[in-house]
This record gives sequence, structure tokens and C-alpha cells, in this order.
Amino acid sequence: MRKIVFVTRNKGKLREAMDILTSKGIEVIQNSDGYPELQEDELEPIAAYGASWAAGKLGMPVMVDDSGLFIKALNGFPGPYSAFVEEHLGNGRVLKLMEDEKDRTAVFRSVIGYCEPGKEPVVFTGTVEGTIALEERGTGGFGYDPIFDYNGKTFGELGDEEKNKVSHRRRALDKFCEWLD
Ligand SMILES: O=P(O)(O)OP(=O)(O)OP(=O)(O)OC[C@H]1O[C@@H](n2cnc3c(O)ncnc32)[C@H](O)[C@@H]1O
Ligand SMILES: [Mg+2]
Repeated sequence: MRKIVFVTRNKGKLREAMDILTSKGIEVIQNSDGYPELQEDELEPIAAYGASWAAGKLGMPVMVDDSGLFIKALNGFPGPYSAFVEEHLGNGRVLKLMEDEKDRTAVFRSVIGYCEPGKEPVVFTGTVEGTIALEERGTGGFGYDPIFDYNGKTFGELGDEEKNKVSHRRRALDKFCEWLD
């Protein structure tokens, strides 16, 4: 069985990546040392730099997942600042910002960065489009899941199995696995 070290401190991401990759015959091993996250408008360079840095530091092939929620009416906010906003403001404050907005379109993006020591990093992007719910719904998932509505249900209401069929992370990991083969 192929093994991949996933550098993340996010238990939700880890659980989803494990479910998805195990079903493809890949064992996921967590490393929670972290990596420097560049301040960039796009997730791709953040994931590429993180994977490259961690591969050099650990001396083995590694994967990272830099992700975020991009809300159209807020010009893509919180986007690359998603972790900061989730931690310091939370879903309630995001809903407050969206209070008077008619256009509730939002995109979840996941960028998987992969790097082998001494090589260039590669990145794979997955996106899923939805809308920002009017209130938090559901207790499943993590982070922004209770406010991200996908076809009438929030990711918080879907449960891991259903979310993993359609999520941004799923789509990015599918591309990554195709590349690995
Ligand atoms: O250790 P790392 O992997 O960096 O974990 P993190 O939580 O800091 O993750 P990011 O830097 O990629 O920031 C992404 C933010 O978006 C949230 N997020 C990412 N994917 C999500 C998903 O599938 N559902 C809900 N929230 C998500 C996540 O909880 C973070 O607050
Ligand atoms: Mg982070």
C-alpha cells in the first residue's frame, strides 16, 4: 500500500483525506509540525511552498491541503484568510457580513500540494460551488460546513460520506491520484 504523509493540524481535513485516499488504496499518515503559510491572494502558491518546505524539512514526500471559502459578494473574502477568519470571527460573523446580500454565491477551494525532496512541488485544485446559507445548519463536518449550502443542504447536514463525494477536497484529491498513477 502506498503511504503519504499529510502535513496538517486540521482534524477535519485529515479525516476526509483519509477516507478518500484509503478508498483508493493509499495510507495517510499525519504530520502536525505545520509549515510557513505565505501571505498570497491565491491558494496555489501557498500549497506549493508549504509542500516544498515540508518535504525539505522532513526528507520525505509530503502532501498539504490549503483551502478556503471564497464568497462572491465579499470579493472572494475570506479566501486565503479563511483559517484566520474562522478562528477569530467564526461563522456567525461571516453570516452577519452577508446579512443584506442577495447574491449568496460562494466557492470552496482546496489546493493539494505535493512534493518529493529535491523536486519541484505540484498542485491540484478542486472547487465546489454553493451558496452561503441564511443561518448555520447541521452539526457534521467542520469549519464553514454549517454555512455552505450545496443543492439545498449544508455540508454540515450532509455527513462525511456524502460530502466526500462532491467536495472541493474530493475533486482535488481525484486529480492528485490520477497524477500519481
Ligand atoms: O494545518 P492546516 O492544514 O493549515 O489547517 P487549517 O485549518 O489552518 O487550514 P487552512 O490553512 O487551509 O485554512 C482553511 C480554513 O478553511 C476551513 N476549511 C477548509 N476546508 C473546509 C471544509 O471542507 N469545510 C469547512 N471548512 C473548511 C478550515 O477549517 C480553515 O479554517
Ligand atoms: Mg493553516
